[in-house]
Amino acid sequence: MELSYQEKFTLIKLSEVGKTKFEELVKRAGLDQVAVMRAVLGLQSKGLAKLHEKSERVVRLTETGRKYAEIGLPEWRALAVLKERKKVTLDDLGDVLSEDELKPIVGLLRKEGWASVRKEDGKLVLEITEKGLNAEERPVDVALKLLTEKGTVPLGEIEGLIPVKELKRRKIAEEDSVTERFVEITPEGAELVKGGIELKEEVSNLTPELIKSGKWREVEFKRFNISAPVRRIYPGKKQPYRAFLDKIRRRLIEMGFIEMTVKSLIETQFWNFDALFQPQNHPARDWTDTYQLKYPKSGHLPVEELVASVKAAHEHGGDTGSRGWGYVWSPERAMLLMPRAHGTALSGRQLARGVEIPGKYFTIQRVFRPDVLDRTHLIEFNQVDGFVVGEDLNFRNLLGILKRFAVEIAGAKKVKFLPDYYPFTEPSVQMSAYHPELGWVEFGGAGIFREEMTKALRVDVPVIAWGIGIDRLAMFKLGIDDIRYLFSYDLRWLREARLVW
Ligand SMILES: N[C@@H](Cc1ccccc1)C(=O)O
Repeated sequence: MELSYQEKFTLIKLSEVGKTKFEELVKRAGLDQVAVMRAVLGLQSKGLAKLHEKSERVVRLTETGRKYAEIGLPEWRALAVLKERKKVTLDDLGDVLSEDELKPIVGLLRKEGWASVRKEDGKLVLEITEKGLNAEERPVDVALKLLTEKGTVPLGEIEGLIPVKELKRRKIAEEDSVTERFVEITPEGAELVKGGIELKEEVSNLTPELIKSGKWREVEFKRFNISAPVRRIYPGKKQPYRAFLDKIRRRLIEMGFIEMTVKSLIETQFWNFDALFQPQNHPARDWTDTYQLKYPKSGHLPVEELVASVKAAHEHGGDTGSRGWGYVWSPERAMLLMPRAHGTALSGRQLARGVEIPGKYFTIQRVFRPDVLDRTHLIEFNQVDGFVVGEDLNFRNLLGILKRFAVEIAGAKKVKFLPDYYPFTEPSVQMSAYHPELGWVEFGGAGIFREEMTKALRVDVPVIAWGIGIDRLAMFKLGIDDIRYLFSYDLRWLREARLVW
């Protein structure tokens, strides 16, 4: 039979007395109460000891009782005055008795036969009797003394002196019940101790000293009870949405994508729109509403050569064979600053800077667009944008990659593509994924960048590109149906949100 060190120790201590109050055993063992209780329960489950509980009716001294014990019962205080003056009025007793005590005092003294009562000039007068002069200790005095000494006394013991209801009526004491615990060794337990128990200190930490000295060979290691219930602990961890984004970044890097980064959240219209062949006169630059910066209003344009080729593409198609948009392109307009409205701005920057061919690029960007907040819309959200560039890429490759993203990264079960329009892609698609509660949720756009865009940025091979509203996919993965929850302070959610992957 496996016994812990404390169980063995407690059993040995218990065997010295056989049966004892639990508190006594605690004292004997010199351990703390919780440890002894755990040991006793352990011993009990192994049939080596028994824990009994006995409830007992007791009488307990009240606050009033304690006061009487100190200053004397009212009848004794009154008698002291009577002894001194022989004859007193009720007013005379006011010095030694409270108002509450004064009311019943006449009855009390009379009942004891300690005083006689008369009316003189319409006033009550008390006169001490023979019995009063020789007054002796009564049962109530004995009971009070006993209670004062012990605090609580078994009901039976008090009843042997005086009916408890008497004490209760005088508010000296009250009834209560207490539970006493006894521990008793069983014959099996006694047997085991007789046979000899080897008491080895248990070690719960393996230290370098134990290893070096070789002492680990001698000591006993404490066993862990891995099924014991424990308190829940909440270790620090990444905010769930942050963790999700970090995982996506890792996935993409593992897939061979190069990350495009930029420090600022602010962009010139040139990179947000113009470099992507989005015409300046386009109403509201239609596919999305955007914010504008009030101060500073304008930023800088890139090198002249690049500006010139973008301008040419807009005005007459440059050398692409396209006729362009056919208007006069304004550099001032292109310099205006705005909070970045889509991650695609970074794709444009990267193409202009130069890319590996074949190559794969991505970025995770915070973007800003006016919208009405609801469970699927935020005005500030995150996009994963990316593109793949290579000689023989086609539209099918694009759809394949997108589907893989939605299914693998976001855990969407079903994905569908619909034709769409973006000024910078041709053809263009829109992607939706199926959410069990929200139904079909649009999560991004994609397409093949138009030559008017890529050629102006001096890339002469096909570029397939996409922009994904990653927050919406995060909803799928984290199992939430309100996008605002991604940024919630709700501690319960933060603690218990699903771990992704
Ligand atoms: N930038 C587009 C998505 C997109 C990216 C790349 C190509 C096509 C579309 C948007 O934010 O909605």
